[in-house]
Amino acid sequence: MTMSWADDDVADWTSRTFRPTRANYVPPHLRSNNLASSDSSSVLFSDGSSAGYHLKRSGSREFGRPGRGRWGNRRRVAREPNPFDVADKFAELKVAEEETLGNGDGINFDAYEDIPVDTSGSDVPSPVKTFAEIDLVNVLNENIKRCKYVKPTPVQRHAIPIAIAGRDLMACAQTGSGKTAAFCFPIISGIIKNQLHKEQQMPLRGSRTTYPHALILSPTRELSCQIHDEAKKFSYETGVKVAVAYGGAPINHQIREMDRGVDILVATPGRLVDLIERAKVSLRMIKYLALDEADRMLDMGFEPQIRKIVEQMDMPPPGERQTMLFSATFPNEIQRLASDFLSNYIFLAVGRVGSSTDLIEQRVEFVLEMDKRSYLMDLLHGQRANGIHGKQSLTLVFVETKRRADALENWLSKNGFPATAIHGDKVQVERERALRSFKSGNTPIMVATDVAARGLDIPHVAHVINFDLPKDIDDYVHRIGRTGRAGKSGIATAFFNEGNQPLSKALSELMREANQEVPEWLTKYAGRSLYSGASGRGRKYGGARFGGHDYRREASSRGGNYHSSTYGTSSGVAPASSYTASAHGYGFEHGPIVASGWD
Ligand SMILES: Nc1ncnc2c1ncn2[C@@H]1O[C@H](COP(=O)(O)OP(=O)(O)OP(=O)(O)O)[C@@H](O)[C@H]1O
Repeated sequence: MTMSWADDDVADWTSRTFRPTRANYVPPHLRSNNLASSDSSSVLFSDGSSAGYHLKRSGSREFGRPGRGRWGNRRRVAREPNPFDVADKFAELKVAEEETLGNGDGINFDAYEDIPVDTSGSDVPSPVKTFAEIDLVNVLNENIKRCKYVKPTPVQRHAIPIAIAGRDLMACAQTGSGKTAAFCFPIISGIIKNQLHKEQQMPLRGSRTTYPHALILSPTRELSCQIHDEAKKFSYETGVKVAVAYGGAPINHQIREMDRGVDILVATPGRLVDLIERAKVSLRMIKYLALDEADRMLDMGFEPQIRKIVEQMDMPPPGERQTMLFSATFPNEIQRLASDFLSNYIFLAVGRVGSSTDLIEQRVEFVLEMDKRSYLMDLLHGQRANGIHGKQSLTLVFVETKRRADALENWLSKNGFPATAIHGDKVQVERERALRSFKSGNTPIMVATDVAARGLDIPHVAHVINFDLPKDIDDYVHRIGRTGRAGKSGIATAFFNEGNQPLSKALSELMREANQEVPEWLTKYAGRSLYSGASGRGRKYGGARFGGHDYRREASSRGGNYHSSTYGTSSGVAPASSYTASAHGYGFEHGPIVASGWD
């Protein structure tokens, strides 16, 4: 395809306007706070060579606050009886009292206040403003305080009351907005309230099969470990036993863990099936099922396995168990498919479905394939020249293939930038080593495939670089979501060239929706795009993606009885909303879904 206008225009425009000079590059997370006082600043390059970074609501943003409370760096040990006993982890924590929130200390909740919230379904429980309003058990409330979670995030305000009321839920909320706690708290609270952790294991123990009450599935090993760590923290001194099972690690160790009894099992699908087939785990007593990154779990790569686990392995059916699906993205065709697993569920969208948070400043640079390495070098030199390189400032670089990940890692290391790489061809020990080395700042650059795109909550990731853009816009949303988390700002830079043309429309729409400045040349590409948006999964954009809502609405326009509520702000009080059409029986076809480039 010839694109005469683009070849000249784009290259020229790019080199003139976007190429940063080396010395002056200042990622936003490390700019001094006084920059935040101007309302609309072009601050990426202090010489102004890259204009267009408007710090919206900049006064309310938080820049590079070190030492926020997380256990992300925690070294995993086989048995850690007291996760709160780790003095150096407490040292990392800063006490965030309620009155200081929004003032630069603690999580910056102001950043989330104007996010529209959309709920639909029958008898939607009202949202809350504080954790105290929710009927959580005391011991869990204590742990929430230990975690310095002073206020619930918007998704937690809405999702936790829904889940505590026993309702099935499909929840969509932006990356880094606290979805993990939104499904963990109701599960832990429910197990304790119903005394499930005290009763069930005893009579069944002799069988050497464990009968967890809750199953949390996630697509990657690292994410399962992370959820396990979180759930253990939240369950501290509750008596609720949490275990993790994932592939690539010795199964015998995991079997021994199962033998000790498990209330909440966090797992990747493959290893779980293995454990079930060995009769080490039975799903017969499952009361709670949560799918994190649910759209990924139900796309073509995983769906058969998930269906097998949920429908053919003794798990109680929808209605008897409570099912919660969470993700930052939820394409319509996956919503349809997911409804097979749900009963009379509530749909919750905090922000538009599949949108990215405007805490992330998105830049797109036109970079020819052959220039990518030198352009990356420019960026990294710029960061280093400004003293921005190391433990407090991690850079995550996404590439399309495992081979490219290894090659780029080697090249960066040889050129004086300590880097590591993570991808699906590495053995698990190497993957964990890479992640540890990155988190600790020993190698402040990590080159990754999409295996690291979802869910990972790594403190201090300040810059995500899409060295190769993904084919699917939702993958882009998840990738850039590794920065700009929990109210902190971050930056995402994408290298775009003709090969990414199919993504141009969806990308420019996404950026515009997140109040980002869209380069003129990208708008031109988008205008010429044959696609309404790129999707490796055969998805059509326009209607589905930016409709940003419960797919059942479309069905209702064909005759269902459907009501929904939209809140202008997340702090609004919920009127009851109702949905009375069946989630099942619409006869939807699942359509062609092509697996994306997952490891
Ligand atoms: N109420 C809260 N107060 C303070 N911090 C919170 C609160 N809830 C969650 N966090 C922190 O916010 C960070 C992001 O949370 P989490 O990893 O659950 O996001 P997520 O929505 O699941 O993101 P992703 O879509 O990328 O998976 C975590 O470090 C978590 O500890």
